[in-house]
Amino acid sequence: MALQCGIVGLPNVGKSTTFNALTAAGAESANYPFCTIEPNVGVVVVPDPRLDALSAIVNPQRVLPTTMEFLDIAGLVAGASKGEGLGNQFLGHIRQVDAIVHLVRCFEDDDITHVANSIDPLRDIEIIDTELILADMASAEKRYNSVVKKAKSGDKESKIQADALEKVIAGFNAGKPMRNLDLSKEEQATLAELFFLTNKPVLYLCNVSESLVAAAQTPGSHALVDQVREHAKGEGAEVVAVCGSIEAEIAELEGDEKAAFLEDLGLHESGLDRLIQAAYRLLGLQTYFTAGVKEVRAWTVKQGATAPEAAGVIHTDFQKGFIRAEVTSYDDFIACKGEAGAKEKGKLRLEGKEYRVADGDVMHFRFNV
Ligand SMILES: Nc1ncnc2c1ncn2[C@@H]1O[C@H](COP(=O)(O)OP(=O)(O)OP(=O)(O)O)[C@@H](O)[C@H]1O
Ligand SMILES: [Mg+2]
Repeated sequence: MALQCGIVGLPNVGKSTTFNALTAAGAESANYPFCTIEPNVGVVVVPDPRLDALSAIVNPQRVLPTTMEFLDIAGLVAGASKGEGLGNQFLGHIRQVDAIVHLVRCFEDDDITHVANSIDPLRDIEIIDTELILADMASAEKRYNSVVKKAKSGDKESKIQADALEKVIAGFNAGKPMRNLDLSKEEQATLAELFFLTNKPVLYLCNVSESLVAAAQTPGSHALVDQVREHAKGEGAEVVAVCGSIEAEIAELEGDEKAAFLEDLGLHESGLDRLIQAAYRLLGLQTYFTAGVKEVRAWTVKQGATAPEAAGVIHTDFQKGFIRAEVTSYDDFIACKGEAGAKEKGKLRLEGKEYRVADGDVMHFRFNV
């Protein structure tokens, strides 16, 4: 199953607006069969300028970008961890995603209600984090109570888990999400089966007003976004600033029109493109390419995937019968103007089962079934 990024935040901060812009951008890309799996799950095209450069060399019949999935999650309110609002349902949706885009309202607009009646991104972030921590705390304590007895009776595995749980419970009590705790590999491993919400990787998405979207891109020009940047720095998280409502309009445009519109706004690229790329990295994903005359195509693999695993993304037979991969790094492929040139200059490598795919590799698989 494809990995998913969930858009999480307080009610009415612009989650659906951003989600709709993301999926509209996908629908726009006419050569990709757009689909919505469920009303709130969107398949989004991962923009990649390298596809254009490869196509200019190979001149294929068609070009296919790779995709990722976003989930539009209803607003989380204070008390959700106690079942407030649609609490449990929201938390269930968050549990299902692999990474979180935490959307924070940074735009002023008196016509649009804020659940807490004022614009204060750091307070908002804390409300969400607190609910997620409380939900994790409940599952941690429940497990701790059952596992601690076994630990006392001498069960080694239980002892390891109980100790790790004590550590995270202390962290939760101090208001720290699990992702910010200093845990060993062993502690991470024993806690994995609990699927803690606060262990998911997070990036912050600041939803700013149209008039300040250009300024928001540079640190020091948007006080609220700067606050979020400072907070994110403390946990090594990325921050992206967009104007959700204007992104929907940008997504409708293409080519020169899009470029002109972006320039009017003082932007170089669409915020959604930056968001998608950041979310893709957040999920631990990378891209490799196949480049034939029929099709130039981007494929998604986990960072650290081996060549046979990459082959398996195309077809399970490619993985089962994997013999070797012919690999040219993206830069070499471009510099040598294609596969033939790369071969001549000795830049086309033969790689075996152990090879770890690098982002941008142009690959060709040899297999036997
Ligand atoms: N950057 C922005 N500037 C001004 N208005 C915006 C911006 N982004 C979104 N809005 C407006 O904010 C309102 C709420 O947006 P939206 O429905 O996307 O919120 P939501 O987070 O999905 O809410 P819910 O939690 O109810 O699902 C809409 O009227 C939308 O047009
Ligand atoms: Mg919504």
